[in-house]
Amino acid sequence: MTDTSTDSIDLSAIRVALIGAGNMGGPVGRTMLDAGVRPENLRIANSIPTSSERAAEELGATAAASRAEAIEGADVVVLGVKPYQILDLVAELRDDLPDGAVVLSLAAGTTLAQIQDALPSDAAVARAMPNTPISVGEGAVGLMRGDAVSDEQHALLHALFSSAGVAVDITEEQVHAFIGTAGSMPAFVFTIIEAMTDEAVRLGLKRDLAASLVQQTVRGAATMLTESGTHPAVAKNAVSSPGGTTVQGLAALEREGVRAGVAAAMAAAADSSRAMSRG
Ligand SMILES: NC(=O)C1=CN([C@@H]2O[C@H](COP(=O)(O)OP(=O)(O)OC[C@H]3O[C@@H](n4cnc5c(N)ncnc54)[C@H](O)[C@@H]3O)[C@@H](O)[C@H]2O)C=CC1
Ligand SMILES: O=C(O)[C@@H]1CCC=N1
Repeated sequence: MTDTSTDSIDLSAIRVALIGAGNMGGPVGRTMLDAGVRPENLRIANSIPTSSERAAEELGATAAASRAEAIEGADVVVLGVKPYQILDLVAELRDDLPDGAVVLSLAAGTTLAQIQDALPSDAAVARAMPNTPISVGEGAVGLMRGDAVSDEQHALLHALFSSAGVAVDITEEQVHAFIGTAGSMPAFVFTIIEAMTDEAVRLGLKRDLAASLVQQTVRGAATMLTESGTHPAVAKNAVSSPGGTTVQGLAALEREGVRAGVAAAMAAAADSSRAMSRG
């Protein structure tokens, strides 16, 4: 996985079409606006005009009257629809794609080759695997580059995700692990945070205090590891006094199989991505 410098790229004249601005396409649009795309240059087409208008209003972007209008003159065409819809959408857009546009799919489980096969052979196709925390600039994006993507287009894609958090190049083989580790991971973390908050309430704390303590502690623990580079096991030992409260809690955690449960969730997401890619 590699990082790319995007310091010198001016996004103010770049035109982006966002086809499908839902739970993931919406945050992708927002991160591109944050990176410097002008609101009038980010055109949104959802399945129906009222949905396009609502999404455009929420993001502070521009609603297009149709998918064809959205992609007219676009430098980048982002496809934010569900995996089962994407190849039909590509077939629909094929004849109207502007020369020199990059098609950027967000879909899990649809390969570059499948999208490329539905387009002219010289079409530039890329994939991005984002996660929802890009909506607060703390997400992760894995970028996969098709053969026809030029160095300039590749740098442009990195620039568009420069406000997302972390954006790295990955291979299509790595995307399965990336989904387990980043794409699907927010849902696992949200579930664990929900469980911790519910238990804090059962232990007697008011829900708003419970929620803020859990979120502060999860955020603080992650920031500590990031800033210090400390191994998690070393950080864990520093919380654990001999015969104290933490070791009792850790023993219960291991007895309940939390480590195995987390690993199983990540493996299931990765396996599902691999199975989807096989068709
Ligand atoms: N939700 C997530 O955390 C992540 C999702 N993805 C990928 O992002 C893609 C979208 O997923 P979500 O945003 O969760 O789904 P969603 O259902 O929230 O959004 C899909 C959007 O596409 C629109 N749409 C459907 N058909 C359309 C068409 N023919 N033309 C224009 N717009 C159309 C819908 O109106 C909706 O706004 C999927 O392919 C998924 O694999 C990737 C990484 C993370
Ligand atoms: O559940 C899904 O299919 C998408 C892909 C990665 C995260 N959510």
